[in-house]
Amino acid sequence: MGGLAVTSMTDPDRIWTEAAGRLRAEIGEGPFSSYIAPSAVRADGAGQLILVTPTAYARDWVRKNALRRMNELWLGLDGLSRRLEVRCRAEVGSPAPATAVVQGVVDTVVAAAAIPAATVAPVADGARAVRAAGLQERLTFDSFVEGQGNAFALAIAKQVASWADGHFNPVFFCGPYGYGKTHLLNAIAWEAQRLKPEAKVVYLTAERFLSTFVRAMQDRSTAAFKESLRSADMLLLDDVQFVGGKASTQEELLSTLTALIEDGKRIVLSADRPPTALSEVEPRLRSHLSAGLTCPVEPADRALKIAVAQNRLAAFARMGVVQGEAPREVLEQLVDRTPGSVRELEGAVNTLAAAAGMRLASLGVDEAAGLLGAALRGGPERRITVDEIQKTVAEHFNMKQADLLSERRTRAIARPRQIAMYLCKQHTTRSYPDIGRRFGGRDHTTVLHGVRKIEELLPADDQIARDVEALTRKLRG
Ligand SMILES: Nc1ncnc2c1ncn2[C@@H]1O[C@H](COP(=O)(O)OP(=O)(O)OP(=O)(O)O)[C@@H](O)[C@H]1O
Repeated sequence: MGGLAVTSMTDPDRIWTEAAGRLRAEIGEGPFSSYIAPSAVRADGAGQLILVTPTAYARDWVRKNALRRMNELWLGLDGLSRRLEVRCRAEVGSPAPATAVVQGVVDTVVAAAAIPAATVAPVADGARAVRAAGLQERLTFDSFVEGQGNAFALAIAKQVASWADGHFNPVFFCGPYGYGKTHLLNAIAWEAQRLKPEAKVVYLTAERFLSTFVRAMQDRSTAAFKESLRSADMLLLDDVQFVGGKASTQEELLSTLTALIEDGKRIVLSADRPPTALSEVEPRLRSHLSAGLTCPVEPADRALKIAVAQNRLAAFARMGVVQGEAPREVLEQLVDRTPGSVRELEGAVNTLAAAAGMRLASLGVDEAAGLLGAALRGGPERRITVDEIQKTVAEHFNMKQADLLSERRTRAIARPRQIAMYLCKQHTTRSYPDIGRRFGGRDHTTVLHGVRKIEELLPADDQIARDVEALTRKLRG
């Protein structure tokens, strides 16, 4: 650690950076970069600190191998002696916030539909965390970096947040995982609420919409649930792709959206693809979703990634975690050797901050590479491709690459194919449709199914877990 003198801290972000840095030295780079670096600490509505892992598999790994030690480290640093629990993103709502009603302390949505304590709020101290009830404080327009791929989306987001009249409704942000859709929706909610404190701004993920609706049906409190949503002046629904499935919930969402639009209320949505490509969504709902403006959030280019890394390090400097600015070549190396989304990049920046600490400004490229170790992939030429994944998987399972692309559906071929699809989603930025095309022209729903199947099997099936670990090691070189 870069000489951080920490005796008693209370800011979870800082404690996390420090504790994770120490854990990294103990468990080694491989497990650290796979399971700890992509995780984040949040506080739920009751103030309980939760380590949110990207997948159920990572959660189980952390529980089994690192949680006890992490809590020991945490307790040694935390002035408030809190403990960490661990959950995966799917349990708390993806990627961090589950439901937020910006206005008021506990709004009717929370009260009526009994959204559980798992509702995730940003890390903040007690009262503020409850007030924010799910939005992340860090995700504002101020912290959003503008670049070529997101300038249009950002301009539209600001327009929506300003409550300007005469604009498209609904506004639908779409783009691949990890490039800022949730950030934009959070920023809109914060700004819209700031400009109109009396308005009711409701943010929730589609997953949370589903589970809350189902719970409300069981508790016979659907009327209160509907009312709480329909009284919103602005409704922001994140990750709409997860709304597919149950007809009754789609019907409910459709009628909520129709009622709000008819009343001139604002609707903002996000998904990993445009509404027209949401094939699991019922056609009538899909056409409502596409009726306004569809606004792409494109993958970040190099310049944007460098700016995001700079921005995040500046935030760490303000928190006192690092001192000074990282040299340009260090930043460039970090970005060039961290393929993947901005989310992955942030993981690498966190590692750098934790490892470099007060020495950030004087780091050389080689020293930075040494500190980051396995968190950096080998270099731009080491970027993992779909083709490479297919070849590695085929070799591992002693089959031909062509088998993975073929129509054959026997278990001996289908399972490795699903593993390969899962690895493509983990290690490349390809979208589901794109991966489908590269697997013999399959539909994106087949890829989605394959990826979910492996995510589901990983915690339960040791053999698959071993295969995935071995393949990940091979791919990372
Ligand atoms: N342009 C940007 N400026 C600053 N931070 C960004 C930017 N784009 C993405 N990020 C950061 O990257 C991380 C991932 O972004 P976000 O969660 O918004 O992605 P997403 O597109 O909603 O992904 P998902 O589809 O998984 O929900 C967040 O921590 C976010 O703050």
